[in-house]
Amino acid sequence: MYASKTSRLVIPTICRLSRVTVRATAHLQCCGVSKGGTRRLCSVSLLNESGTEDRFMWRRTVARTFSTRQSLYPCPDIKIVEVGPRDGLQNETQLIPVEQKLHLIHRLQKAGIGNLEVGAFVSPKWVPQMADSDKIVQQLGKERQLDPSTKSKYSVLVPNQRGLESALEHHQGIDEISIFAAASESFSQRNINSTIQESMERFKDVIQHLKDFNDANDTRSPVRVRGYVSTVITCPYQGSIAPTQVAKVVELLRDLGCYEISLGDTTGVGTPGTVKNMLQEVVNVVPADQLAMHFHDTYGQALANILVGLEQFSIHTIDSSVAGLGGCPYAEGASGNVATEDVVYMLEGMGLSTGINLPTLVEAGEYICQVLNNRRNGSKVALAYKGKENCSK
Ligand SMILES: CC(C)(COP(=O)([O-])OP(=O)([O-])OC[C@H]1O[C@@H](n2cnc3c(N)ncnc32)[C@H](O)[C@@H]1OP(=O)([O-])[O-])[C@@H](O)C(=O)NCCC(=O)NCCSC(=O)C[C@@](C)(O)CC(=O)[O-]
Repeated sequence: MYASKTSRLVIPTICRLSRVTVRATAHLQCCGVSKGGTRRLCSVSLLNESGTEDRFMWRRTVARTFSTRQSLYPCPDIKIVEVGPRDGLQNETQLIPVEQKLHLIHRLQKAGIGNLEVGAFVSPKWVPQMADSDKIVQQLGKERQLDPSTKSKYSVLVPNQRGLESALEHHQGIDEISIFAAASESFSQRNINSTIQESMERFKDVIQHLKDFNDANDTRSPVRVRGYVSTVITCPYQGSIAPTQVAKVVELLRDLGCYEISLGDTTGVGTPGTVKNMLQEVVNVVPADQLAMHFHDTYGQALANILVGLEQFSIHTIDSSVAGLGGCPYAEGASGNVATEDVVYMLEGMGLSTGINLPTLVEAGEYICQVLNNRRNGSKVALAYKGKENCSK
């Protein structure tokens, strides 16, 4: 019943707006329920004017409230990775108590954020703010045991074997680990005290150890490995980075087995032009559906850069930070990540559903800004919301 209703409503609109012809054998299929039962995807194959096949996908919930603009973007299955609790807070001098970090995470979950980077198992001497990551994941693990229907996915940064061992002590609260490399030798040295090559050797051991852990714990879903490449545009110590060098490091992480590689414009200096040049090289080595965009917003270009990745390269995974918090201790002067509120506003405005409730997200951002001594909110959308609220009082 659902399929025929969707056919009736959706297919003619897709065809009209995208000027495609439905093939005689065009089919509508419900791809069914994925493991967590949350990602009900529908897809339809249509033949376009040049005779090739376009596949359109949408979430079941989106199809119900189908907006005509949705159909202009094939496969709009957007994933937002909220990095606020880690990247957002790692550079703060004021130590945030565990309870407040957990409160932030809960508020983000309430807003509908499904993927959260919640901590880092790095040296507390280097990044003291992340020293309580064990307590965070321990608590999240307990909460999940009490309520197994919790759908959120939690990830943490792991730089070496020691970090992995500590993280796995609380594996109930961890779905993936992120290893982090850089395209620049100087940044790699400053950030993780190793050359790029040495870091890959470390990561190889980390991944082997994780594989052994996963094999020994076949009753739980395997902990996955995500990879980061920092300084994909410019290095604070070395200057511009060649796109071919970025692609080389992306390839190394791919070969190690990362299921997704996040491209960090650490200093936030990228523009649509430099980002396009970089992505053109990177998509030659890793397909777009295994890439993520992790753009800082120092020069206010992050949304424009995301749009380039989304529209020109079909990269659908976006890292962002509530209230635009963040920065790297080894990239002085760089501002926070692109604000999650701004990303959600842009995507929803393009007819791409994120499943995130913007007003609740804005409240989460306001909360953490208050915790940080009434820090000015780095999200333009949050400021606009608050401005409107004040006017109507
Ligand atoms: C990588 C290391 C550990 C190497 O650090 P190292 O100094 O080479 O390591 P070491 O083996 O010589 O150990 C030094 C001390 O750290 C301890 N140690 C060693 N490892 C651990 C561990 N896992 N957990 C806890 N403690 C650890 C170790 O036990 C020792 O303690 P000591 O004997 O002096 O008392 C260090 O350089 C480090 O922790 N760096 C932190 C880097 C970091 O967190 N950077 C920020 C995140 S990356 C980022 O923000 C960019 C990103 C991802 O967002 C993307 C983008 O925007 O570009």
